[in-house]
Amino acid sequence: MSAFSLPPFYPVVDSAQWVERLVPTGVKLIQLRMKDKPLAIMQQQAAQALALCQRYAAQLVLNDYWPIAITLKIPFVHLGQEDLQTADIQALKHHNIAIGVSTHDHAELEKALAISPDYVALGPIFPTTSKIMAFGPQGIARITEWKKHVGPLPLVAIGGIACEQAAACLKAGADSVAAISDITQNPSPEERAREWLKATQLVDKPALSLPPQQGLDSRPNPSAESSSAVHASPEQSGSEQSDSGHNDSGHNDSGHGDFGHNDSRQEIRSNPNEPPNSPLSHGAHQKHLTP
Ligand SMILES: Cc1ncc(COP(=O)(O)OP(=O)(O)O)c(N)n1
Ligand SMILES: Cc1nc(C(=O)O)sc1CCOP(=O)(O)O
Ligand SMILES: [Mg+2]
Repeated sequence: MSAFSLPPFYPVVDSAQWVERLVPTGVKLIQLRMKDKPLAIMQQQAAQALALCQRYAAQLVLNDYWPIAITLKIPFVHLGQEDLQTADIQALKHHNIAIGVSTHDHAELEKALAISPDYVALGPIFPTTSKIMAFGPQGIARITEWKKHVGPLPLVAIGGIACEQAAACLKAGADSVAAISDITQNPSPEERAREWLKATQLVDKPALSLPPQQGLDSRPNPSAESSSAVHASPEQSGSEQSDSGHNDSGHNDSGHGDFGHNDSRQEIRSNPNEPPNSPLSHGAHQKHLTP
């Protein structure tokens, strides 16, 4: 298991054309999520998206199509729980391809952690119109609960999140916030992406105390590993959003520790053991850089 530092804004789009529109705004992490497309089109779009991301020093994450990631040397994939059943995890790791995994309940989190992923995603935080979900909204408090379980492993929040709610998700313990419709359905997607970048860049994350790990895994408490948070100006912190969803367990943020802040630069490795072509910087002793 590695602990990368993820950029705090993570748009998810369904074409290379969207990548072309968004990466020039400064987006540093972007997912290509195309559904039900012929393999040849998928491969062509993925290659185009990869070239764009390389040009703009952004990380491309390819959803679902892990064999294409191996073929095209895309260094990051996102896998759902169903994908986990068929994906060749060893092959991905052998090719040094980082893996993000979706989770929606504790059983899924356990399955995700079993493959030592590079991030886990929790969703849907709020009701979403972009995907038919078998799970109800998790709510903000669930982010804190997940972070307590995953420790230093990066946590992505996704599902129904608008720019104005991004800071609350980060403060609750998410390391990155993913979104589709708030960007792609906006009348000015590039402008909206810039708003997201500003809203997520310098969020002052409150300290959260992470009690000794129980149950799901036994990773060290990140409060012992991560360093200080950076400070946001008032206009950069979004409004707090209360928990609105159903959860299968109820504990909430109960204290004070520190997740630290994830910067959005690439290739800032602080762990010399991390391979040179690791997709993202290591988070355990990450640096805090001004933009
Ligand atoms: C960042 C992020 N989180 C969750 C998902 C959903 O993945 P999955 O459950 O496999 O569903 P599909 O996206 O494949 O429909 C995601 N893509 N990205
Ligand atoms: C693709 C996806 N996965 C989710 C999960 O919970 O796993 S929610 C989701 C849709 C996210 O889109 P929007 O930002 O428009 O709500
Ligand atoms: Mg999937």
